[in-house]
Amino acid sequence: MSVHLKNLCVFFNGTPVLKKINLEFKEQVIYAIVGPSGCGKTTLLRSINRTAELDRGFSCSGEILLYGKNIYQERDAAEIRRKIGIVFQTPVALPLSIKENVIFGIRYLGGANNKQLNYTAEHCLKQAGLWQEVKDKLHKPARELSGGQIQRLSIARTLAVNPEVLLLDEPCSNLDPVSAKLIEELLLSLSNRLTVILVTHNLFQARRIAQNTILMSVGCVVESGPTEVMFSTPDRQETKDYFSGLIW
Ligand SMILES: Nc1ncnc2c1ncn2[C@@H]1O[C@H](COP(=O)(O)OP(=O)(O)OP(=O)(O)O)[C@@H](O)[C@H]1O
Repeated sequence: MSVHLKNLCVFFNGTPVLKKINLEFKEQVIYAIVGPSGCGKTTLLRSINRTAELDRGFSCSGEILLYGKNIYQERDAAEIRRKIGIVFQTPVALPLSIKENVIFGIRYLGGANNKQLNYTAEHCLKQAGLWQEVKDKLHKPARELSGGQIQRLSIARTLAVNPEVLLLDEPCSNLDPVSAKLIEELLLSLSNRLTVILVTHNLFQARRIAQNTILMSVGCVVESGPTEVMFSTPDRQETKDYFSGLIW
């Protein structure tokens, strides 16, 4: 098991946002987290990679274990954020070239020479399925790319620092169906070696690519399990209602 949440509670200014979350995430599996707006999906992802703590008023209790080690007991939060990468809903192109966008994190960490930087840029752009489209314009500004290309570039940038877990917060919500399909195919291929945790409002997307699905509501996990079971024969009435579009 790569990530294990034990009784995780998160508060902002004392107000509970996540309540006693217990979840296990395994390697080489794609997990979809679904649930109504404001139920805490983004906060859950941001707690898992220690970016939520950057917000004023954040506090938490319980444990988040990465391969058995409590990440909140690690002094080096930046190292946790490297191991547990996150890709956000809005594609982000830094005001740099395409190549510099990919290697931004490695430059920040330091220690890599030019040959290693060039290799990583090419390797990660290939992994992100973007190499063929950009290989002749690596030094052009990344902002000239389309939204779908920038989202794959964001994924390449996250992969460049060699994460063990990949978190994605609605990565396709601003993309056209063709770009979204490319991202889904990319996640399927990355799940051969990573744990992938995907927040999505698109239930079709969850069903297409996630082996396991977690339904949240008001800061709690309603139910989790194999995606097909969650959609066809869930245990709880709330899950049935959510997936049939009856409530929320
Ligand atoms: N930095 C913060 N300070 C205070 N409250 C916050 C903060 N971040 C999130 N919240 C609150 O936590 C709750 C959960 O928000 P979160 O963004 O995690 O929900 P979500 O399920 O991802 O919603 P959506 O689907 O709309 O993106 C909301 O009530 C939100 O207002």
